Amino acid sequence: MAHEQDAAHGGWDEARPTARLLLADGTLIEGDGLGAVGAAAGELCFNTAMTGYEEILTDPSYAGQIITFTFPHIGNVGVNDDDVETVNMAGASGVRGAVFAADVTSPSNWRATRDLDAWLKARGIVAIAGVDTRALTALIREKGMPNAVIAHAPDGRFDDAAIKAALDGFAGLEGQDLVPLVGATQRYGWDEAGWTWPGAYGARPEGVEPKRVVAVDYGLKRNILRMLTTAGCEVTVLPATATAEEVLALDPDGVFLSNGPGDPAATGAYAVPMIQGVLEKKIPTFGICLGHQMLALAVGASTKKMRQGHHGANHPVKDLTTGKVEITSMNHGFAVDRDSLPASARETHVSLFDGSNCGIELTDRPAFSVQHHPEASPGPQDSHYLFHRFVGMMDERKA
Ligand SMILES: NC(=O)CC[C@H](N)C(=O)O
Repeated sequence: MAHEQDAAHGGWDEARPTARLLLADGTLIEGDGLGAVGAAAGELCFNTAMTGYEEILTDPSYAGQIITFTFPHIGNVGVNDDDVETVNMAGASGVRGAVFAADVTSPSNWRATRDLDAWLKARGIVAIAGVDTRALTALIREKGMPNAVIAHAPDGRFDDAAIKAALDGFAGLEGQDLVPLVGATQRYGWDEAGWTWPGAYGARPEGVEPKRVVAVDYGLKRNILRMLTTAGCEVTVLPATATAEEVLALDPDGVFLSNGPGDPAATGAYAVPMIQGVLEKKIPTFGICLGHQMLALAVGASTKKMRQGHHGANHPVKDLTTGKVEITSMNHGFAVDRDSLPASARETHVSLFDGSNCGIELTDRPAFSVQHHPEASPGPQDSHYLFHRFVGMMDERKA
């Protein structure tokens, strides 16, 4: 985003940057502001996906975070209503801010309905462009994900006290339950009508007796609902605080535990008793990301904070059962500690980047979960088979 002085300076105007990124260690990065005006604090991570910035920016699991995009050209295809991954928060987003290398140019794509700058503004997301994102990513890899403040002042006059207060007021993600910010507040039924686009998922296969699935919403992504529906499920979504009694009252064939933001250990307080109640009844259970971490906590395992986390769409994961490697979509900053897994939980998937746990299945109950995102969006479709595994588990129980 060029500002007026650019022409006079023949390019990048260093005289008055309109955005700042201030890291907790005092590192100050300046650039061109776009999106919402003001200051926002969060944990700074990097995402290496080469496509799907709109899905990433609307993934509720990013609540409390600022995303550095390593792909340099963000915004080229604009934004549209179909690629929004947020189900519950019309007009808002969980993500606090975004960091781009190149300035955002006018969109060029037949699906675009809006340009990224106006869209970021409308969603309250502060962004900075013109940043050396390679150097920033190297810094995060070396030192871990820092707390940071991102600020945008169109006139280049920043309120230093407000920036400092925002940074001081952000305690980091550890110990934070952010599910109430993004999860459903009431029960709703998922209806695929209207959520399809040419060639996409969304319609339940014909002639298939639908499986009744209760999806517990910790910050559910829309494509998970599409994938469940396409696999033959009829989905009822319940808020994260639903009790086992409330879930079981719907007589589900299966229970799905969604992705979501924040520290899993802080969310376990209410999630764990519900999951334990469902497992006791041997209801087929499938969890993704935060849902995976919740299933692990429910059987007595623990989670830990990662240094740089996994955020991208090209993460190799090995399925230990088949030996196959799947390229996956990832977005997590906490991981299940494999050494804490009880004898009743078998590790099924591992990350080939750092060997961290990426999946478990219970040996005494029909339940499994993965750390990566089989629904992708954005990302490769290698892990779609997991939705069919869930349906197969429900079929088996019925038979
Ligand atoms: N995508 C997710 O569900 C993320 C889970 C959790 N908030 C983490 O960062 O590890």
